[in-house]
Amino acid sequence: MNEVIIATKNRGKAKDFEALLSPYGIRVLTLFDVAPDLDIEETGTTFRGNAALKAETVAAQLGKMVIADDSGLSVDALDGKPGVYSARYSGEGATDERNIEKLLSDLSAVPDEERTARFVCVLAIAAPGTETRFFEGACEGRILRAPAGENGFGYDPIFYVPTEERTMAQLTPEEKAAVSHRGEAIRKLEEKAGEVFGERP
Ligand SMILES: O=c1[nH]c(=O)c2ncn([C@@H]3O[C@H](COP(=O)(O)OP(=O)(O)OP(=O)(O)O)[C@@H](O)[C@H]3O)c2[nH]1
Ligand SMILES: [Mg+2]
Repeated sequence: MNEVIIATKNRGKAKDFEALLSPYGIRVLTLFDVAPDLDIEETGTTFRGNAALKAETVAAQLGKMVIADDSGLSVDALDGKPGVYSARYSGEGATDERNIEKLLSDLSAVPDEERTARFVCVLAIAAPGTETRFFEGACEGRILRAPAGENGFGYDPIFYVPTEERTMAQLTPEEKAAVSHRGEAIRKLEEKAGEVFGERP
C-alpha cells in the first residue's frame, strides 16, 4: 500500500493526511489527481452519512478503495453548530476567512468560559463489493476572540487547544497530527490496517 486515494478537494485536509501518512511511506492522492471533474453534493445530515457518500461515490467510479473525511466544528454555545455545515457556514461562496468572521460574530456575546467546542472527524473507507467502515476522532478546545497562527486551515486560527496552550494554527503539521480529530481517526484506522488494507505479504 504505497498510495491512498482521499476523496477530498480540500487542500488543507490533504496536507493533514500527508503529515499523518508520510511517516508510513504512503503517498496521498486527492480528487484533484484522480477525478478532478467530480463534484459530490453533500446531502447528508451527519458526518458519517457524508463521509460514506463521498467515499462510496468515488470508490464506485474508480473501482478502487477510497477514504473520505467528513469533519467539522461543533460549538457548545451554538448547540453543536456549524457541525456538518462547517465548510458552508457563511453561505454561498464561503471561505475560511468568512466562516471565521461569522463564527466570531455569532459568539461575540458568549463569555470565555462558555466558548467550548470540539473538532470531529469521521473517516469512511469504501471499496467495491465491501461494507464501508468508519473511524472517528475528536479534539476538545475553545473558540478565541481573534485568530492566531498561520498553519492549518479552516477554523484552526481561532481554535485554542488547552493541552498545547496554542491555537491549532500555531502547531506544526506534526504537532497538529498528534492531537487533532483527524489524527485520532487515522490512528484508529491504523490499528485495523491489516483488516482494512489486507495483511502485508
Ligand atoms: O480549522 C479546521 N481544522 C480542521 O482540522 C478541520 N477539519 C474540518 N474543519 C472544518 O470543517 C469543514 C469540513 O467540511 P467537509 O468535511 O465537507 O470538507 P470540505 O468540504 O472542506 O472538503 P471535502 O473533503 O468535502 O472535499 C472544513 O472545510 C472546515 O471548515 C476544520 N477546520
Ligand atoms: Mg465538503
